[in-house]
Amino acid sequence: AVIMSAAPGLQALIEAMRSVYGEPGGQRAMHRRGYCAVGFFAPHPDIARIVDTPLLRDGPVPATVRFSVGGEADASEKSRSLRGMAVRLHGRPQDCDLVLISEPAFYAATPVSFLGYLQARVPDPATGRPDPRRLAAHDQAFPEAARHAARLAAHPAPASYATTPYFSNHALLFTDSGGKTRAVRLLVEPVAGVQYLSPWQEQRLPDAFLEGEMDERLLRGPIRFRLLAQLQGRDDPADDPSAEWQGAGKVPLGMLLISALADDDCDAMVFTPTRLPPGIAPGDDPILRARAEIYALASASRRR
Ligand code: HEM
Repeated sequence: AVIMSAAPGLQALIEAMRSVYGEPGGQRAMHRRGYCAVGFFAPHPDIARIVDTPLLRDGPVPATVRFSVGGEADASEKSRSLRGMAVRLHGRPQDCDLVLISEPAFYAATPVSFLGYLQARVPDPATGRPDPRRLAAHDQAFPEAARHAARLAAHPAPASYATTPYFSNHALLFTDSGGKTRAVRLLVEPVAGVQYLSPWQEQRLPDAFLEGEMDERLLRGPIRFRLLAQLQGRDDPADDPSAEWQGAGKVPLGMLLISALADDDCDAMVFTPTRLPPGIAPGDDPILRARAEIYALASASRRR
């Protein structure tokens, strides 16, 4: 039903993704390179004071976490591109997904901006590479894309999936135990600290090292992340994931622990950023709202 009702705009997005990142086959249209790990989320004892939902309140919840590399499927893991963290909290009766990236803001404010971003990256048949003039024209028309490129260029790639922060970019509406609703953004902070590749590592590491690095790291014990809610500051928009927030403080939500790599490849799992429990609602954000339908449409061919 979702596929039948998809607006032509969504089809154009899916086609643009294929033109830029190739036919997905049985894999993801974006963030293709990745793998799953397992662990659990342990809520902060006071979590209901910021968000009151049984799923997060009632003790540890098992979690599946997919780590991924954004951008081209064959890009080096040393490249200064996005890393993804997709979390499924296996609650009863329902699940909840958090779909996050390693930068505090997104490269598009609206689906139209996202489509333009992709279309500017379709390889020119003459050169096999994107046309630099089209890239520049897109950055001119949609300055959030240029701001994103500058953020990525400002630091080397994460040295590990365990040493980068992750961000929801979107605002979510949290309702607390007193019935008050606030806009927050999710932050995931690595307990190991933030660490990007050293110049030596940028030169010497193989192009694919992240999974092996995590495997080795897990031999020393679980990997831990702090989950926090960033409160909305006065000038922070709740409907624009391309804007960085100043914020008005952070509230701890709990701890996400990764204990092992998953046995299977989780290719059949579809993480959806609007799969949220009662007490958490998507804000009025055109990208977040579009993502639900886009992910359903884009994953239709790989679901088993
Ligand atoms: C209009 C905007 C966007 C479009 C069209 C889009 C599209 C997609 C698609 C088609 C997939 C593959 C889905 C699947 O097969 O399961 C994907 C994966 C992903 N996206 Fe987006 N995306 C958008 C915005 C965002 C934003 C704002 C974030 C984070 C802040 C994000 C983070 C991710 C991550 C982490 C994955 C990998 C999920 C996984 O491991 O299964 N995306 N995206």
